[in-house]
Amino acid sequence: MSSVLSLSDVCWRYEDGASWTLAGIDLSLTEGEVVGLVGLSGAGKTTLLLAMAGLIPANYAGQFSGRCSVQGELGIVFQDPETQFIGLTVEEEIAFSLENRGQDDRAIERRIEDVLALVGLSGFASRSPFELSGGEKQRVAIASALAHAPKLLLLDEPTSELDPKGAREVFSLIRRLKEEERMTILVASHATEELAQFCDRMLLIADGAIVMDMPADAFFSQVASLDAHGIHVPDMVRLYHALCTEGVLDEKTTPCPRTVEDMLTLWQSLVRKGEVAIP
Ligand SMILES: Nc1ncnc2c1ncn2[C@@H]1O[C@H](COP(=O)(O)OP(=O)(O)OP(=O)(O)O)[C@@H](O)[C@H]1O
Repeated sequence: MSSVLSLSDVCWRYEDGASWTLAGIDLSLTEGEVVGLVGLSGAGKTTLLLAMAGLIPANYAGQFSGRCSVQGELGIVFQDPETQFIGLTVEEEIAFSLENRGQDDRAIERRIEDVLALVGLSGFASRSPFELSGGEKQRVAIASALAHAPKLLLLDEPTSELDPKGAREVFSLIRRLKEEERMTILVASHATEELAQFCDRMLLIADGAIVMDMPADAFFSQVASLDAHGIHVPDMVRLYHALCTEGVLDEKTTPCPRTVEDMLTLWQSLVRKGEVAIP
């Protein structure tokens, strides 16, 4: 699998910042992987995504150093989708990024239909993006980012301003983009319960440095490190590790379930095998 993005020793300091907001980031993203980025507020997640998207001016001497290269285009979606909207209708909103690339009207129309179907918003083309629910707005923003078929999609806390229903819509869209479109996605989020369910790889950023970078299973097994960094450990992961400590489950033979459904399946199989008894 080929690399779609690589950062090498990237450092960035805001003009009025006393310290480095990004302090020597080395990172490579591989085609097809879905990566979760977690870290406390102010750790540098948004700044890292801006650097990846080339939105941090790399020519500012004294503020930027290192190398960042992206193979192909990328799409980025921010926390508050409304700040990105410029169209009066959903259709205009999505068309904007395509018109700027000089595509003809028929191709643009087809692409709009395709991306709206992809994000589950067929029939929304003539609606105002400002009058949609939070989850729908975020899906329109994702559709706009996907319109020009980017190789990499960056999502910056895409559910932090949404109610549980809107958040579920966005997370299930991310899963669909992973499973059906095989997209390469990086999601910065505090929602570790959901990230644990679909991410292949996890990154933890603290004080501008990547301090953990590993497959999601290994990442979530580091309960003590996650606790020490103030990262929420998903309930199923915590339950699994408590059961391992109690000797009910064996870490060597039983992989950690990431969802309630997976835990239920594991539990039912243990009951069937007589390894645990329900009193
Ligand atoms: N435009 C700016 N000018 C100066 N400092 C900034 C600017 N934007 C961010 N910072 C500072 O850079 C640091 C990292 O901020 P960043 O927004 O990247 O963190 P984050 O991990 O995304 O936080 P959150 O989870 O709250 O969104 C913080 O200390 C923040 O105050």
